[in-house]
Amino acid sequence: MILTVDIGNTRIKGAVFEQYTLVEFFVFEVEELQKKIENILKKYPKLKYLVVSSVGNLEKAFFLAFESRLKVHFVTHNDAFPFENKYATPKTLGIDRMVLAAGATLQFPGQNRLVIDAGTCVTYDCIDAKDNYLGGAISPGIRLRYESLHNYTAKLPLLTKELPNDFIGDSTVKAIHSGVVNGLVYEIDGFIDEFKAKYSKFIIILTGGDADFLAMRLKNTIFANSNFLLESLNQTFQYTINND
Ligand SMILES: Nc1ncnc2c1ncn2[C@@H]1O[C@H](COP(=O)(O)OP(=O)(O)O)[C@@H](O)[C@H]1O
Ligand SMILES: CC(C)(COP(=O)(O)O)[C@@H](O)C(=O)NCCC(=O)O
Ligand SMILES: [K+]
Repeated sequence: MILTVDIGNTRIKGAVFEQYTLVEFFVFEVEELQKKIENILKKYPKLKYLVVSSVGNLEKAFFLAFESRLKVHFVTHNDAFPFENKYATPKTLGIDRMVLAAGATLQFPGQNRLVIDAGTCVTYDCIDAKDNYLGGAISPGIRLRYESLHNYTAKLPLLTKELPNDFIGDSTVKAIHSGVVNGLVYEIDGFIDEFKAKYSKFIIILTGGDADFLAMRLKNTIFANSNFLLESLNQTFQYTINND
């Protein structure tokens, strides 16, 4: 059994896997992370590995405390990945994006893949059918867009996300919801259209905290799976130990 932990810039997520099956999913607050992991280790005595991917503020040292109980693996750029990395600055590529790309490569062989992760940031990652990681794009996520409008203006209120019922917002509140949500939907559909025009056999995966919220609004058909990063972390780790 494997416990995977994904430290993003907004939330820390985790999941227990038995082989390729997700057994239980968790969301952690930083302050309770230590205690909660201890409880998970007690609940699942069969856990043999703790696998961590982090683009957030928690470093490897935090997890070393668990090494007396199980093997701890902190994913780094030096791990074995199943794709050829063509990013011009491979060492600055986010570990989460590498794990997503690895998951897409392993799960959808022989296809052109576009992975969209709607989290703190929205990241776009392209892996071609020959398993070359090409790069993609980074833009602000939904919450970041709402917060920026509020933080960098005098008059705009801070709103929580809401699906707009029209692209024409006839009030400040509706105009903000339309700008943030429709704006992001148009952006994502635009990237997908470009990708589809360039490649024939392809798969598009949408994940992240806003995946389900956005999926119903997209005009393109995509594969929405909010657990794709944790599943990819599990899969990539299986790949790493088999290729060591
Ligand atoms: N409980 C929650 N707390 C914060 N953000 C949430 C929550 N549920 C959904 N979200 C949405 O998820 C996004 C963050 O996604 P997430 O995948 O957790 O980010 P990250 O992986 O960067 O930490 C935010 O834009 C927000 O709209
Ligand atoms: C782009 C990101 C901030 C996304 O983080 P997230 O939204 O998943 O919290 C992260 O992947 C990162 O720090 N990347 C480094 C820059 C790069 O990927 O080129
Ligand atoms: K992201």
